[in-house]
Amino acid sequence: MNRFLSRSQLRTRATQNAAAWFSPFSISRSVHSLPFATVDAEEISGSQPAEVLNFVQGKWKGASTWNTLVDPLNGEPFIKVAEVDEIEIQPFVESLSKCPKHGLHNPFKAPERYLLYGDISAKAAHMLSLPKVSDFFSRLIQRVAPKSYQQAFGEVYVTQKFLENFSGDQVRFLARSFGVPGNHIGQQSHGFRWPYGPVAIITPFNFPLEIPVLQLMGALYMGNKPILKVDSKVSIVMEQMMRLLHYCGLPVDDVDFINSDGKTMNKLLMEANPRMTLFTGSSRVAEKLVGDLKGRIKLEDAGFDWKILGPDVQEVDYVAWVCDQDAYACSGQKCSAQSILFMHENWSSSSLISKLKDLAQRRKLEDLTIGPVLTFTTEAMLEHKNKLLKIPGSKLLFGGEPLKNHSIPSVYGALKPTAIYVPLEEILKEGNYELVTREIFGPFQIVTEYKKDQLPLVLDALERMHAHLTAAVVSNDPIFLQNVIGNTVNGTTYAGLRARTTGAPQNHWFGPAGDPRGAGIGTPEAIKLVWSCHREIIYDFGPLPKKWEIPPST
Ligand SMILES: N[C@@H](CCC=O)C(=O)O
Repeated sequence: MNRFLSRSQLRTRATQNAAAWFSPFSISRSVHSLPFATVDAEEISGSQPAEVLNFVQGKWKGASTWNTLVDPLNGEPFIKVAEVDEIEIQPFVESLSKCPKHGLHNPFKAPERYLLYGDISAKAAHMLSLPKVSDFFSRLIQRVAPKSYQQAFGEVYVTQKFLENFSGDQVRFLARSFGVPGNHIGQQSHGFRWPYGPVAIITPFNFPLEIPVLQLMGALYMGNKPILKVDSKVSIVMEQMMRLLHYCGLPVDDVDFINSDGKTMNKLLMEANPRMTLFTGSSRVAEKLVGDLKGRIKLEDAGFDWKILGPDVQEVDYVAWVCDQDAYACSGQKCSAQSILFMHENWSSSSLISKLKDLAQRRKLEDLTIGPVLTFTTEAMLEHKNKLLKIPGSKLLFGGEPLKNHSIPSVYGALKPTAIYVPLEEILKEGNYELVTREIFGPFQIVTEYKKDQLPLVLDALERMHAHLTAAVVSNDPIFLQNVIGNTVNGTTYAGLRARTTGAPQNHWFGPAGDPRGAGIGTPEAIKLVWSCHREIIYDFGPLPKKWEIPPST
């Protein structure tokens, strides 16, 4: 996530770009008063709780139930989310059902909306480039999904760049068609990108802004009408972003926004019958939805993401730093986080692990370079550690203890950055494989070593994994890279000395491979694949050949 630029460099660049590109758009009012926002990120507290609403049929709405969220840093109730229950879903069902299968726009219907979305994107990108606005979203993200300022700002920056990418004519270019000459005069086939119409987007807690905005805008660009549900723990961020998008011209009937529990959302999906649902989240929920929605779904689910260090040892400081970022930034709560490190034996004799340990130990709660884990308790992570340490030859490399001196509520986890060594031969054993490759969505990684003739065993371990999201092959040896890349499938794979598993910006396709249901996020290809289908129109005007006669039956 733009870890390679400092926050001030990023800000300076963003501001320069904005100034150069968008000077005619009025900025002064928004800089000083954030005309779209209804909360102040810094002031949300037990005594001044924020409220999160739903948006349906063009209006903000409450609900009969308020779900109170506790501040992940001190346990104080600080946000109230209006959660729609099962008897309140009707307006959402109606709203979605109003959208026909051919969508709100398509190449033959309301094409001016492609330009409209180019304009909305340009304005929203500009807003996010304003330091006051980007700071507002970065701080708001930090309040609900505690991560360092730079990591939170990275989300805002990726979102801004994505919106810039789809400014001007770029939305209509997404719907570019092609033609192929036919068999006779007057015949030509044309391929078009067609929307699905009513669609649903369900997104998780870990990227409260980046994932929902990129998917939501992609859905809209291609002509769909989405209902968006973000994990209630963090939905305040997207609630405020919806307000920003309305301020930038998003038509109020184009998107509905709902807060609810999973059961209610499931009922809504069954009744409203969206033509496509994009789900980003756990494999368990993903598999259930695949059945319920009869396969009309695309998934960006879990990843037990791996990194292999090849035989060529170089730039140990740099590689250790990337390993620390990949495994522990955002407290390991990225779907791209490094879950296992396969080290060639040449690296074992280097200072890599001791450097990695030093870097991991620099992380501190004060600046949120380590922080609360929102889906695993401390006990659950310690229990997992203890099970792993029962495997013969395994050992704790560092961490493995609860964080100290904090007020993180016990419903959440608080663990020091942890690495556990497990011998490769043990990982591969039937009884251990599942345990070792269980994804812990926290600051937790497995480290192992392979000897120079053991690469096939590593490849076997990778082949047996069930999710294939990100991967890194750290080597500048082309034969080694070829071998590993040619024998694996991960959708977003970084290759070369600087390879990483996390930090995909908007210009890298991000998504799993090896699964026909796999979704992507960020790039034009991802948008087209996820949010549109192919429609072929075959023009066949004639004229008929002179003296045509009815042929015999066939
Ligand atoms: N850009 C983020 C992932 C966003 C998920 O869809 C990363 O690379 O970790």
